Formats: sequence, C-alpha cells, structure tokens
Amino acid sequence: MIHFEDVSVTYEGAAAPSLAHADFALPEGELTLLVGPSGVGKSTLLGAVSGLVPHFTGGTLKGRVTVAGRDTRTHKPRELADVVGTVGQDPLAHFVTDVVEDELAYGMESLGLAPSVMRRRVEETLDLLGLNDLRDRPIATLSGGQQQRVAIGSVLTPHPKVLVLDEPTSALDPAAAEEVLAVLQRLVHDLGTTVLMAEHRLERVVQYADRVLLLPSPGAPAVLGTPSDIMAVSPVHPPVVALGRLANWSPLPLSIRDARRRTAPLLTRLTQAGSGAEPPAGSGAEPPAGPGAEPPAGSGAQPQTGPGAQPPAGSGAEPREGSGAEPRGTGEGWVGDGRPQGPRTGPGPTHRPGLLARLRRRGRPTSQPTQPTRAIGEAPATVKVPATVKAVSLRRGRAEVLRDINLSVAQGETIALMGRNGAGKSTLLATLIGTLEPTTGQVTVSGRTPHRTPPAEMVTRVGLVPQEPRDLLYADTVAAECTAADHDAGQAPGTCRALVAALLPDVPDDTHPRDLSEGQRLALALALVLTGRPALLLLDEPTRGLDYAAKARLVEILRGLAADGHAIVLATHDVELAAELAHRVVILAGGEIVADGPTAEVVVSSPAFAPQVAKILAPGHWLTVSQVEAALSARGAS
Ligand SMILES: Nc1ncnc2c1ncn2[C@@H]1O[C@H](COP(=O)(O)OP(=O)(O)OP(=O)(O)O)[C@@H](O)[C@H]1O
Ligand SMILES: Nc1ncnc2c1ncn2[C@@H]1O[C@H](COP(=O)(O)OP(=O)(O)OP(=O)(O)O)[C@@H](O)[C@H]1O
Repeated sequence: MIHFEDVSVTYEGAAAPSLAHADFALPEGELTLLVGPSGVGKSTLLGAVSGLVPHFTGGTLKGRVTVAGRDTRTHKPRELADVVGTVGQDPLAHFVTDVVEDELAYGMESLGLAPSVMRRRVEETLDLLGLNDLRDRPIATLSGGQQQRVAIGSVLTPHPKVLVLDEPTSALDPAAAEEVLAVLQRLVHDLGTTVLMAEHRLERVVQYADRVLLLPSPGAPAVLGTPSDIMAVSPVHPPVVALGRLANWSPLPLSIRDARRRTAPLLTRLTQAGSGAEPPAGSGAEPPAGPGAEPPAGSGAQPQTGPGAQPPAGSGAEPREGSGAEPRGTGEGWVGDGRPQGPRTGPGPTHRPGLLARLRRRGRPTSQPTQPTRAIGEAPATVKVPATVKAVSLRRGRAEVLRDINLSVAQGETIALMGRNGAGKSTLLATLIGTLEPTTGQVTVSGRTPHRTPPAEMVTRVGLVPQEPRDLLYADTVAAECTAADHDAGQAPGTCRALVAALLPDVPDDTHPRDLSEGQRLALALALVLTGRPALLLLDEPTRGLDYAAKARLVEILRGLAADGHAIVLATHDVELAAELAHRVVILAGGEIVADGPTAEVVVSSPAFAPQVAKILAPGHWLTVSQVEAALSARGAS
C-alpha cells in the first residue's frame, strides 16, 4: 500500500539528507509504528507519504514514494486526500472550522460525500472518541487532549485507506490513548485500513503494532521488522523492554502481560536484595527533602520532611543515544484536504491567546531587578511554601471546571497533576500563574495573589511552561528571545543564554524559534521561564514530542531545580515521567481533587496511572527501571 523506493529527502540549504535511502513496502491492512530518536526524520518520512514533503516543505525528494499506486511527487496532497488522512504533531495547526461537529464533517464535505453518510459517520465518530458531550463546543474552548481527539476524529470520518499519524496520543490521558489505539486497531482489522504512526511514548503503542519501522540515527536507512525484533536493537524502547533487557528475558516482552509471566526469578533476586515489597529507597514515595521545607498546609497528604528524603535516585532509566533534534524548517501544516498547509505562521498564541505571554511579555518590568542576579546553583529563594490554593472554584462558560480545590506546594517539592483530559489541570495551573481568576477561594503564590499582582513582580515567584511552548515565543531568533527574557526578569544580560546553552548545546543564536524541533522549543521555553528563577515552576505536559533521551535530560534538570529548592508542579499524562520525578501525585477528576499523596501510594494502585514497572512487579513498589537496576546492583555489591 505504501512503497518507498530508495527515497532520500534533502531540505533546502541542508548539508545532508534528513531521510536517506529509505526502501521498504508497507502492506495494506497493517499498523506500522515508526520509531526513532528526535530529529531522525520521522515527520519527514510521514510527510513524504502524505505528499507534504516536498510539496509544502520545499527541498528535494529523490527516489519514489507511492501510496495506493499514486506517486506522491506527481500528486499534490489534495489529490491524495481521498486515500490518505493525516494528523500532524500540532492539532491546532490543523483545524479549519470552529465547532467540533463541523470539524468532523469537514473532510467528508470536501470529498463530496452524501449528507446521510456524513451524518452517520459524525455520530459514529463522536461515540468512538467520547466526544458526544462536546459536539457543539467551540474548538478553542476545549482542553488540549479534547482537541487532539477532535483532530483524530476529523481524519477518521472520510474513512481513508491510509492513515498517517504523528504522535497521535501525545496529549491524551492514558485511558483515552488506549481508546484511540483500540479504534485504530479496529479500523485496521475490520476495514483493512493501513496505519502508519510515529510515536515517542512506546509504552502506549508498541503492543498494537503489526510492524515497527525504525530510523536508528540520522542518515541511517530505515529498518522494518516485527516489534520484538526491532525492540531488541532499538535505541528507543519502552520501560517493559528496558526491564526485559536488564533481566535478560528472551524473547523480549512487549506487553505487561508477557512480562508478568517472567517476573518470578527477578522478584526473587530483588527480594533477596532486601527491598522486597518495601518501597525502594529514593522512590517517588519519598517526600521532598530540605532543611526548612515545611509541610504544605491544607492539602490531603502531608509530605514529611527529614533526612534521606530525596527525589528518585539515578538518572533516567532510558538510554541517551540519539542526536538532539536539529533545527526544523517550516512546513508544519497538514492534510491535503484543504486544511491549512505550508509554513507555520508567526509565533504567539493562536487558540489560547496570551497564556503566559500576557504575563511575561506585556508586563515588562519598569523598575530594576526585583531580585539580585544569581547564577544557576546558587542558593534558592527562601520561600518555604511557595503556593497555597484554598477552597478554589472556577467557572468557565457554563461549567464549573474547578471545585473546592485545596492544595499546598512546599519548597523543593515536585507534584504531578494528573487526571483525564478536561479534568481541569491546565485551569489549575492558570490560577497559579494568574491568567485566570478563581470564581471563589484564594490562591497565594509567594505571598501574592497572582491575578492581582503585576506580572513583573510575579516573574521571580512563578513561571509557566505552557502546553504549547510556542505560546511563549515571539521573537525572530533565539538570541532575541533571551535578551527579552533577561530584561523581563531583571537579570544580567547573558543569563538566559547560559541556560539555553546548558539545555540546547548546539543551537546557534540566530535560529528562528519556529525552526526548532518540538523538544528544542520546549527547552527554549523552559530556559526563558527559568531566567526569572521562579520559586514555583509550572509545566503543562512537558514531555510532548520528547524522545526518551530528551526526557531523561529534562528529568535531570528538574531534579536539580527541586534539589535547589524550587517547587515544581507538572500537569502530565506521562505516567513514566511522574514515576521518575514526582514526590507527590494529585489526581483531578471533574475539577475536584480525588487523590493526593506520595507517588508510589497513589499510582501503584491505579490501573490508569501506574507506570509499566509497577504493573509488572506488583505487589512490589518499584516504579522505574533505574530503581530496579539500583536494587540489583546493591545486592551485587553486598
Ligand atoms: N521543513 C524543513 N526545513 C528544513 N529542515 C527540516 C524541515 N523539516 C525537518 N527538518 C530537519 O530534518 C531533520 C528531520 O526532522 P523530522 O521533523 O523529520 O524529525 P523527527 O524524527 O520527526 O523528529 P521529532 O521526533 O522531534 O518530531 C531535522 O534535522 C529537522 O531539523
Ligand atoms: N473557555 C472555556 N469555556 C468553557 N469551557 C472551557 C473553556 N476552557 C476550558 N474549558 C473546559 O474546562 C475543562 C478543563 O480544561 P483544562 O484545559 O483545564 O483541562 P486539562 O485537565 O488540562 O485537560 P488536558 O489533559 O486535555 O489538557 C475542560 O472540560 C474544558 O473543555
């Protein structure tokens, strides 16, 4: 169904091809998972299937790509729209209409389908993706995950023969991700649809794949094989595979079920290591450390203080191979059915205007620095409880999206805010940064009420890296962003650039932020926010688009900040990230806190939020491969 014959793609001005000598055939009616480190050419390969590469991205495509017999070089994306449906990394760039129902019908309308067919498919798709309650909603008022579901639904309704999906589950909660994957699998099995999907969170998808297509490193040819053969050699792999490799299981398990059948000998070794069913030292179950750290008031679980309380030990469990993502060109538009295509337009918010930009950019400090300039690693801010939320409720439109929230965040503490799409996570972060005002109740951040405090005074108190890092970026170059950030935060010139250099070693000053890969943009946004050294750091879905190596780097940075006394709250669907990083997990449902406690206690008992290692080794309390590795080596040493 999809044929690549010695395909190489070189973007304009690039020294080397972004995709080299790809040569493979994907049969009809199979789900192929495309994997590889960041910047290795996955989106380029997907673009060559939908025709966006090179029609909208520019550059040269050598060789031949055919989809259902049509050559994508001689057929424009629009002429492929009846066979190929595409969802890009950024659902927002893809929407054409304003309302959910209209968006689901749009692709079918463009293809001229009969109204009765359209009606039926819209209803089916609303049900399949759990969108029925949102059918009349303006898309701009949906949460990130709700928008991603609409984007997926809108390409399903025309029933294309081929579906091309770039990280389709990145904004979805774990249950929604499973549902979407089950829907895709049903299309493959029942309708013979051919699915090609790139995804970084392999723990979510690998068990659904018929085949895996691996791009191992930039310039290396693509390798196609069975999931277990490819996972045995792949530089990117999920925790279940990392555990299998650690324990020398052969064949490698890809699912929790397969792995659980093999755990007995490993559990014996671990129990002999003396850490049996006890929570391992340094697991997420441990409270944050810190002399002077005070237990937060008013929250459910009260982290204790005391010696030995450390963030999880060890670096990320995942390998660090793979290049950092390289600068990216434009051409992020998607879908050949008349949806927006071509270069991303300028920076700045489109659907969520001014989230943090309003706070950080419009309110430039008029006075001198509010804090003396400090270098990384110096003593942290002295606030002991950077934030408290008391009895907060908040209405948006007709709905009450937060209800009676009580939460405190202690210095040095990392909290993962989890819960279904639309549960209210981003809204809670918005009250902490001050872009939304609670309808009732009180939010206090470093002694101030965020929405009533001038932004310039908040910069050193709280910073948010939003779900779309692009919302923070408005200058034309990395250097200009940094200059503005230093100025905004009242820091010495060069402060931000030093942070960028630490996070993004290879990015030249004159790079346009638009040309950065997802992961690079996130790192830049993080550097801009960290320039103010906010006592409270908020991150909304920080691992979208990151490969395992980049995620491990992020984990290291955030651990360093927590150890330095910063309080961190991250809204995330990434259960593996929460297991690695969070001292405490707070779960929201329908705008209310339904669980709040030490990570291991909250996630281990939850089928939705438990990380893979916890599921495999239950009832033990190991959460990550690095904890298992540490326990085994402790045994070896004793
Ligand atoms: N339109 C473009 N113009 C110039 N260079 C580009 C363009 N698109 C991608 N690139 C470059 O081509 C290489 C491959 O990028 P691509 O987006 O295909 O990687 P990827 O594997 O999808 O990465 P990620 O996992 O971060 O999405 C990168 O070095 C990127 O900077
Ligand atoms: N402007 C608005 N008008 C009406 N409802 C809104 C508006 N903005 C958000 N909502 C609703 O508020 C609820 C909470 O949204 P929020 O973005 O906080 O969810 P979330 O937990 O961050 O979700 P996700 O995991 O999908 O990012 C959602 O049901 C969303 O549809």
